Amino acid sequence: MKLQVALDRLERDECFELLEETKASVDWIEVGTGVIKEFGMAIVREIKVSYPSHTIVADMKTCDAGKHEAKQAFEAGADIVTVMAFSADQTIKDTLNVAQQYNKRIMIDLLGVTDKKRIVELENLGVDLVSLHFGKDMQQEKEMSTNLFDLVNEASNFEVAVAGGINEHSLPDIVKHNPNIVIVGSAITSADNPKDVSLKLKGMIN
Ligand SMILES: O=C([C@H](O)CO)[C@H](O)[C@H](O)COP(=O)(O)O
Repeated sequence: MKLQVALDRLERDECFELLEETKASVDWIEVGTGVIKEFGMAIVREIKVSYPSHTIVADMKTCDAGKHEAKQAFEAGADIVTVMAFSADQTIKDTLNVAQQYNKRIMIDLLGVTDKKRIVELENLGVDLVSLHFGKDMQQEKEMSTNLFDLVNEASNFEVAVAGGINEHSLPDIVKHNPNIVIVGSAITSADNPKDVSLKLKGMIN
């Protein structure tokens, strides 16, 4: 099980300070959507150059013009690009094709998906990596429920990531579902001591 740190709502220097503190305990580094909107592909490139042995996830949340956006992120050094599950099948196919050309991967973000029909369709399109996602704004009302895992319980071909306000209190229940990747943003990035928190979460995962 891998730990992915999500860099969201941070300034450029804060991203690098945070990564210096957490690099030993995180496996995958997510350049968050807002960070990409602020600093563009330049920060994806910089992070890959600084952390070449980490897997870099560009959280593009692509939903259209998939070919172009996937190329942009892969050219900048991303190893994985996120694409929204509700995108047209053509978008999913195009991004998967680009990923194959670059020998990289697509992670399909299942935010908002409630129907298993879409899961079957995604499998048939050749998707192999998905993220169960309880959104930031949804978290204002309630916490993520582990019922979210029901969506993929019949899809044995997927590698599954999970995200949505995960912290040291919610992690034990999540680990029981054996996801491949646990994505943690604010519990690490807003912590007084991000190094300690990421080490603790990694220890709990292991
Ligand atoms: O993808 C994310 C969200 O949509 C904001 O862009 C976050 O990276 C993801 O939810 C993890 O962050 P936390 O919920 O703060 O753990």
